[in-house]
Amino acid sequence: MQPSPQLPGDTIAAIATAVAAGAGSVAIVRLSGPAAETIGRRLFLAPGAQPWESHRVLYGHVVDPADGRRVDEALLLLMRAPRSFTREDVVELHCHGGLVAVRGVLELVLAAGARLAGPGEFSQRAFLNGRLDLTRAEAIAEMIAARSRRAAELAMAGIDGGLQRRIAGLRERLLDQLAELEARVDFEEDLPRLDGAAVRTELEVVRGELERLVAESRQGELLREGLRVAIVGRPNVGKSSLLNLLSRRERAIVTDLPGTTRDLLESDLVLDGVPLTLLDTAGIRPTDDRVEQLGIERSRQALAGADAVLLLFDLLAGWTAADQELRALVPEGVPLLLVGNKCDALPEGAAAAGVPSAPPEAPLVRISALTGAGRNDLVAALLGQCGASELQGLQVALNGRQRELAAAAATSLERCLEAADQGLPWDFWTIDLRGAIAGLGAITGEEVSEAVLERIFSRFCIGK
Ligand SMILES: Nc1nc2c(c(=O)[nH]1)N(C=O)[C@@H](CNc1ccc(C(=O)N[C@@H](CCC(=O)O)C(=O)O)cc1)CN2
Ligand SMILES: Nc1nc2c(ncn2[C@@H]2O[C@H](COP(=O)(O)OP(=O)(O)OP(=O)(O)O)[C@@H](O)[C@H]2O)c(=O)[nH]1
Ligand SMILES: [Mg+2]
Repeated sequence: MQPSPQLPGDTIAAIATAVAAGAGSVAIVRLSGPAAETIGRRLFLAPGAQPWESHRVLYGHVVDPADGRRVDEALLLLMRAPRSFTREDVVELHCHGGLVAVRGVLELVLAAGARLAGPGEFSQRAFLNGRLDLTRAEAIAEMIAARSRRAAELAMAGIDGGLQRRIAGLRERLLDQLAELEARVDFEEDLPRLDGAAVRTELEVVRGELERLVAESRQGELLREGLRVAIVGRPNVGKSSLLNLLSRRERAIVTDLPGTTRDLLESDLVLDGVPLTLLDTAGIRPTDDRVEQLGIERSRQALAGADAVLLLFDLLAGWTAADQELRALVPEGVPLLLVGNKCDALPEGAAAAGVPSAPPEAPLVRISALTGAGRNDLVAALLGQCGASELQGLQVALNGRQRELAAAAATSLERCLEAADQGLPWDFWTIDLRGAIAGLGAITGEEVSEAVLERIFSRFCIGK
């Protein structure tokens, strides 16, 4: 079913709970719009004299109005405008969680006059009706997508308005300065002399704050998107053993035969709050085996596309020319860690052959994937290499859209300050100042086009 284009005033409906997993114990069909209550009353039979009051739950059955057949036993929650998530009339049907059952209820709701909601359309209505600003709406989508507790905490701070307040505060300060400047443009002679230095200082401060937000956004990106980390190395060095150690389960097959892993294997995990997709790869070596060749080709692709690389080698064999060749395959600028494995098998105090004490351009950690020795050092070094070790104090973090706008606003302020330095008249300052103000308004949604809104909300899931 394709959602039709948005008509203001129509009533939308969707399954609000997860549909991919198949069966949950309860699933919710959500309706929003002026016909929500009417449709609810047509499809829902509440026994006895239960009153249809806002914010009260009714017990009863969803029935097919065509033949009176009971489709599901359910609860109905009515939230009348404006005390609802969308500020429209909202009805929720809390049904049994089987996908077939809940789809049956949704179909009845659509047949009774509701339209299937597009992705993010409930949140879009909440935004358009002034219940949420854009940063809060985006934080809700982030909460749903969060893959670690730390990511969820950051999203919750956004839902609470942490980012909105920061940005709105900066925008207010710029608006104050703009008002001062514009008054001078219009009524120069009637007003006291403007203190150009004070305006300048204020703009400097705001620009500095924006630049800090832009710099910190990288950390938030790590939390939201996670890292793809490829474990690569020659056959038999212990790559699959390391994947198993970090995943804390027997995810990959481990044997003493070189060439055990033939295909890419992914494992999702969280290390110190950072969501991570770990890739176990086929050991790279020259081979005539057709299947192994294909696997090695995938290893090379994983290496080329990773956010970070763990290059594993065997401490017993030492750092070899073949390891050095693999080192050369790691693309420039990708965080890299050299991981010497099997330290448990190295005789006490023995130095591994050929292992440089301070390998060029990449830190080295020694571990045993067998005993787990060095695991914590490895995690700390990996997160450190990726710039993910300072996440604790993170309160707000711009997403990609917000970062672009903030960076552009900082650049506008920069130009504004240049105009000031050159002693240009006030009205030269105000052009760029207005640009910066508009950019910050676009972050919170105060000044944003319909096309941009459509693009943002279309990335949300259906029913949100
Ligand atoms: N069943 C259910 N659970 C849910 C939601 C929902 O829509 N339905 N939510 C949906 O995201 C989240 C909770 N967020 C919500 C935010 C605001 C309002 C709301 O009705 N706000 C009104 C009235 C507040 C009041 O009565 O004082 C408002 O702010 O005007 C409801 C849920 C998560 N859990
Ligand atoms: N002593 C010792 N043996 C290890 C360690 N890690 C792995 N091994 C052994 O080394 C052998 C190869 O381990 P794997 O994890 O399968 O190695 P791999 O790099 O995935 O190998 P391929 O998939 O063939 O490329 C197995 O016999 C492991 O038990 C370690 O830290 N210490
Ligand atoms: Mg393997």
